[in-house]
Amino acid sequence: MKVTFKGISKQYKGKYALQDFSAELENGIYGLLGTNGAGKTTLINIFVGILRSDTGQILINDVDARTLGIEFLSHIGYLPQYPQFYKNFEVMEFLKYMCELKQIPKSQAEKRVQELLEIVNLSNARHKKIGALSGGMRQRVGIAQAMLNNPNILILDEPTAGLDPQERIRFRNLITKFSENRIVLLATHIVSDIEFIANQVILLKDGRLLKQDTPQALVEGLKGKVWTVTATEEALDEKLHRLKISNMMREQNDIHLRVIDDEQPDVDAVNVQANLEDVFLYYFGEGEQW
Ligand SMILES: Nc1ncnc2c1ncn2[C@@H]1O[C@H](COP(=O)(O)OP(=O)(O)OP(=O)(O)O)[C@@H](O)[C@H]1O
Repeated sequence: MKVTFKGISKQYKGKYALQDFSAELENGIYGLLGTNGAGKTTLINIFVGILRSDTGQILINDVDARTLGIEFLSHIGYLPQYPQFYKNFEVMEFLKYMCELKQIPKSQAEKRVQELLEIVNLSNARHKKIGALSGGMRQRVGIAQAMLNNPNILILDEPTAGLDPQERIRFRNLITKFSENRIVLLATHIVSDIEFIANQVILLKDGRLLKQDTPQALVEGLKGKVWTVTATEEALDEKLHRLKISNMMREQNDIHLRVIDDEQPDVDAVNVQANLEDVFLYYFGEGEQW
């Protein structure tokens, strides 16, 4: 499976929400990473056909998505940023209803729903009302409905918002499980959602593609730019104003600062191994105010 975005732009009132976005996706997990307002949802909404782009083209296996008509939808599974569920539906009832909307034949629907309930570990909750589920369980219903038609492209918009750490881990594992032989596009502003599961990261800033690369290569690109600096309480204010700081840890009278800087920020600054959080701060963290 291959998806090609070619020069996609979208403006609202003369301001670009997305500008000349081009990228190529093959099977694997793609983390679409950007701050709030970067254009992630705009890109996804254009992709799934909720929005029309002003310019550009999306190709599915080199064929213009617009010429595919209804066939296009058979390729797509989609979990929106704010999924609206019918709260009075029971889990299984809801999934069966979604099968009907997706025109999955009745003869297959029952089996498919059972299978997915098993995979997302909701078999025991199949007769629970959706309104009575925890956030994590509801997101699992969301991903199950997105997988009903066995799509080869799975699109998830901020899927872990509101989940607790354990639910996040479960959800990430589920995504990895579903990523075999598929394209998964996962939009988020939370680095840990994708740090260890994404094969590629797409950095989106102010509607523009900044970089597309593997997490390892992005981290490697920051080699020599991440430092630890130790400060006393008295020296802290000056450093907070001068430096781009990704973390602070107090240890007795010392405060250890993790600093992102192209140059050695202080004479006693020591280089440390970068991580994807540092990459995020390096590209998106300008103008931090302390
Ligand atoms: N319907 C709209 N009308 C006007 N401006 C819009 C509209 N939708 C989005 N925008 C603007 O387009 C830009 C990109 O928004 P978008 O929702 O795609 O960002 P995002 O990366 O998904 O952010 P978030 O994580 O906050 O949803 C923002 O500046 C936003 O204010």
